[in-house]
Amino acid sequence: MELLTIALPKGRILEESLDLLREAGIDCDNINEDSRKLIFVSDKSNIKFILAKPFDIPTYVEYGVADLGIVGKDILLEEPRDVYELLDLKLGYCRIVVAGPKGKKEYPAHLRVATKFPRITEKYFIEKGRQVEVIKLNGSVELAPIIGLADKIVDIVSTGTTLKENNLVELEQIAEITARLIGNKVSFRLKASRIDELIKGINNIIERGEKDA
Ligand SMILES: Nc1ncnc2c1ncn2[C@@H]1O[C@H](COP(=O)(O)OP(=O)(O)OP(=O)(O)O)[C@@H](O)[C@H]1O
Ligand SMILES: O=P(O)(O)OC[C@H]1O[C@H](OP(=O)(O)OP(=O)(O)O)[C@H](O)[C@@H]1O
Repeated sequence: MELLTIALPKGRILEESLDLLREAGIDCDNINEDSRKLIFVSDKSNIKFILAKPFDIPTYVEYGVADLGIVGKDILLEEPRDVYELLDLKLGYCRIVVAGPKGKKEYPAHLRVATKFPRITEKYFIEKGRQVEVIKLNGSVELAPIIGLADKIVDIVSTGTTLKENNLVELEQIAEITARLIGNKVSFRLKASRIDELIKGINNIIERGEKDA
């Protein structure tokens, strides 16, 4: 059984990803989310797991230092990479939306939008034929309209709590997001049978979950 390297995203979707892998019979029991270690090896499955920042996962997979990776579709849309998108894992569900201050639903002629996702934002407004000035932020995007940096924001919404607590409302939905299994193009050929087997195992669990839902 040849060695597989899988890049997993630290943070929000790690636990759900590990649950899915475990259910599919992939041993990842020695991954300790609380430690500072970044590489874990399962001798049982002959898999090396790399824990990385979500935005870096496609980079590891494109360069082939990881054969496979798990990453949110938001990241694939924002920074397209030369990788195969192999499976919709149906986990980490959230949405990318345009939002703005409650009671100020109109859009000014010169529209300023703050976001962690400049590419998605520009593409969305260009496709709608609307002019936009995009301001890239790295987090706490909800601050921007409150303190007058931007008129609107484009951000991820999950429970809606962050918007609500900052007196913002959703105006338009841009995309629905779930996590994806991605693969390196060369590994996909060279390790075809191992990867294929792993995809089938995971897919069975996803389909079973959908049937039960
Ligand atoms: N409420 C949410 N906020 C952000 N991402 C979410 C949310 N719900 C699900 N996701 C998904 O989880 C993925 C990982 O999110 P996470 O917050 O861990 O990382 P990040 O925001 O990219 O990293 P960092 O917080 O280190 O900048 C996202 O790319 C997205 O697909
Ligand atoms: O709808 P909710 O459930 O409230 O989740 C949405 C919030 O979560 C994310 O922020 P994150 O916690 O990653 O912090 P950040 O603003 O620093 O990116 C996202 O950017 C929203 O701000």
